[in-house]
Amino acid sequence: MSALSTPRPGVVTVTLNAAIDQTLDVPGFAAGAVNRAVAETRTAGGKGINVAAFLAGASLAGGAVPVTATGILGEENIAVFDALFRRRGIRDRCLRLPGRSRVNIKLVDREGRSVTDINLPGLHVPAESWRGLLTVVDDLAVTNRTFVLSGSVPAGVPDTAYAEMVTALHRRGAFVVVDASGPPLRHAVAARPDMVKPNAAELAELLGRPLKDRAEVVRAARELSESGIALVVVSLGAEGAVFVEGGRALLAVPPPVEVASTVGAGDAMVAGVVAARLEGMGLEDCARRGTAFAAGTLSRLGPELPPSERLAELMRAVRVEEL
Ligand SMILES: Nc1ncnc2c1ncn2[C@@H]1O[C@H](COP(=O)(O)OP(=O)(O)O)[C@@H](O)[C@H]1O
Ligand SMILES: O=P(O)(O)OC[C@H]1O[C@](O)(COP(=O)(O)O)[C@@H](O)[C@@H]1O
Repeated sequence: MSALSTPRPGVVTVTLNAAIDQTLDVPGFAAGAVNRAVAETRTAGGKGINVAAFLAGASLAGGAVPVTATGILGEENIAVFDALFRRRGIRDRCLRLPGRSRVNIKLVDREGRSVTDINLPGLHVPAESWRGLLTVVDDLAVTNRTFVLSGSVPAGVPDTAYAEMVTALHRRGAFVVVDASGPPLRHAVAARPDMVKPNAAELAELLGRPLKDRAEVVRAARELSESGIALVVVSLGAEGAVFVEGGRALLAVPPPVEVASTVGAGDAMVAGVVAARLEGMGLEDCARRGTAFAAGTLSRLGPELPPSERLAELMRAVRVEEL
């Protein structure tokens, strides 16, 4: 086969706990009071599903990259995922279980500029399904080089799930990204993935100490990077994100944008950085691309990006500072 006809190695995202995001528009939302929603939207979600959707929707130099989604879906409310996969041309290698994928509630208060997430536990995964998924992931590693392991780990799946996958995927020579929290992140970090993207709270939990200010976040990110994780991205909500690689640390601050919902901004950031890496970009452009993807999805509900000209404009408008 000539180099030109060799298929571009693809990206696989793994979502153990997929979700349908139910966004409720609740002006002036107050906990402990009677609230009224003025609008409701349901979109396919779950961290890896979102990353797959953002990547499959992005235009990359050198042509589209094949994107495969695997993980676990409930077969009773599958339509929204099937529709997303079809619309974006995402290859579907998800396992189906009896029952329904969880519906996560996102309360958006545009007046108070707040988003309240209520994430449900999700399906119980039988041991044989979990083992079956490991086989699918291993099989996908024969033809794909980049793996994104994202989101919470449902009941029935061990907290070591991502750590096991990192080890198996490294044996196959894959580049592995982990975006998780709590014990699954702690175990995964011990297996040294190639990239992690905690937010500040997840990083503080991982290191077992509070991170009081940005300087402490940067120090903690450097520590994590020095422990053997090539690229550490710590997202800080509206303040931007810190990118650390090989002793270099950058802060990337998004330009002001209209915010419809912040749900999925972290997943968009992961997708943007992966897209940049697939194009061989260096740290600064990874930071710009990741931040542009994150800023680009804020004005939309669900895993949607603006057109590529707008993304290019956002990329240029990101402020990058050497730390
Ligand atoms: N309110 C906001 N205004 C501008 N940018 C934001 C806002 N919230 C998130 N972002 C962008 O999205 C990125 C990821 O968001 P963050 O909330 O930190 O992730 P996560 O949802 O994973 O906790 C941030 O680093 C930032 O670039
Ligand atoms: O698996 P978890 O940690 O419960 O998170 C699932 C939720 O996170 C999301 O993927 C959004 O994540 P981010 O806002 O961190 O990008 C939602 O689509 C989903 O409801």
